[in-house]
Amino acid sequence: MNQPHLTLFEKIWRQHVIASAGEFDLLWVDRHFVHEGSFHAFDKLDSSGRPLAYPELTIGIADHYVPSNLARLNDDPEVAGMIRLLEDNTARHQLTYLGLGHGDRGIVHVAAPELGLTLPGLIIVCGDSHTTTHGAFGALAMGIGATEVAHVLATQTLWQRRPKTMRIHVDGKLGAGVTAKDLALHIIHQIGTGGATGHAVEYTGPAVAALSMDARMTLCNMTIEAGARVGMVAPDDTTYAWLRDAPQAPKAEGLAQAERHWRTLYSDPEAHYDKAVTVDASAVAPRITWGTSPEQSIAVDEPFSPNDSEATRSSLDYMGLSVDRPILGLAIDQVFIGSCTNSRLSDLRDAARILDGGTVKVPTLIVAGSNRVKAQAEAEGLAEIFRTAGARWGESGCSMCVAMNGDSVAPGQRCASTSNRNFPGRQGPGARTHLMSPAMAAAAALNGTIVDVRQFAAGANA
Ligand SMILES: CC(C)[C@H](C(=O)O)[C@@H](O)C(=O)O
Ligand code: SF4
Repeated sequence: MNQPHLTLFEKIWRQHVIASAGEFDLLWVDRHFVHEGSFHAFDKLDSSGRPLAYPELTIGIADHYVPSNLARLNDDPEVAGMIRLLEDNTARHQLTYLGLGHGDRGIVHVAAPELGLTLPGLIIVCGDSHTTTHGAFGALAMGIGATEVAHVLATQTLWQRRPKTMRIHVDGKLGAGVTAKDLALHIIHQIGTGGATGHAVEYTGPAVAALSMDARMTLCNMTIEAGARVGMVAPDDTTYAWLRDAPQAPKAEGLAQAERHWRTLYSDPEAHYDKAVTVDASAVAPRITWGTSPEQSIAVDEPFSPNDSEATRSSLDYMGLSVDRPILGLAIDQVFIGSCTNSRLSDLRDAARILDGGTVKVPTLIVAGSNRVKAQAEAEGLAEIFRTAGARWGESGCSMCVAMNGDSVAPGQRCASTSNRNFPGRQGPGARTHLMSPAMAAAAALNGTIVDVRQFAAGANA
């Protein structure tokens, strides 16, 4: 009998189906991450009197509420209380917990991959929409809601409607100074924030194959901003090389055996996707958002002429902008370099290259994605470059990306940010967010205005 032609997504999905009912499948969940926001699910589980089905498959990590200055933890009882709640819930159920002070702690989407907890072919879930990040390893990873978190805790399974499949093929090569963040913003601009809704996205093509693991994570991370709950890249030699150094990934014979399986995880050449889009990497420039949706972005060297619509007008109004005010040269009030999109070592190196020897003109907060990244950044002198430039170097966590830990942007203030969401109030009530890459944010910090990092870097090095 002929084997069907399957996509990467379909292969992994099929390997995890336990039962089916109509459009829904019951899936086995290999790994489950919980953060402070998961307390509703623990409450639900506890009130049902059930134990956790497989406590060894759930890992708790504190990230959203971790203050950037740990010494000030108790300044805000709500922040401290949320972390304590996670600590109590994970302790009561005897789960592995990466809490404050743990060297492996970090934003779940940064810490888990670097520890080797994220592996190709696994189904990974977390009550967090940016779980798409883990798809960079060829895992099928998705964000789930609180009721689903409780279901996974109780059963280690999950009912899901089978999504459609979508391929985003990126041809060509990214230019100098152009990053995965710019590519992600370019794609979201091209297909819209609803462009991938209901689909599991697979990124393919030479420009994707050329990306580092850090860059693939940035790209998959932003997939949710185009509406898809899954974004993945087939594992390849770049993935395997990365996993060889990950402390909790399989080792020795276990690794060889795992790798044999991982090498079967690719989309068959004749596999069918329900939707396909092609993107030209050479047309991507450094991008910045000007509005209150991640699709409202422009290339930094493009004239600002958004279409005249109600959505444009309300975004411009909130952002304190007008069509005749160019984005290039726009004064900013502060800078945030961090978040699960852009706080890995390579992101910090990008920022440090720009900041080295300079002085920031506006308050700048730089937050590593994990304590491992933080330690490495300190060891290789990046933190010193940041401090010397006048930036604040914070404790790892979500921080100003979502402003739950007390780090927020004041009303009306304009922030150049490497995070992923720019809706009204995201970084604090009335805050105005411009999303961009770490290098662009660093260049903005030195200039106090939005600049094209490519010209800026050329000038700085001259
Ligand atoms: C708080 C959490 C549930 C939320 C998410 O689901 O993504 C947050 O991480 C975000 O980025 O908005
Ligand atoms: S860094 Fe931001 S986007 Fe990522 S998980 Fe934390 S709050 Fe969500």
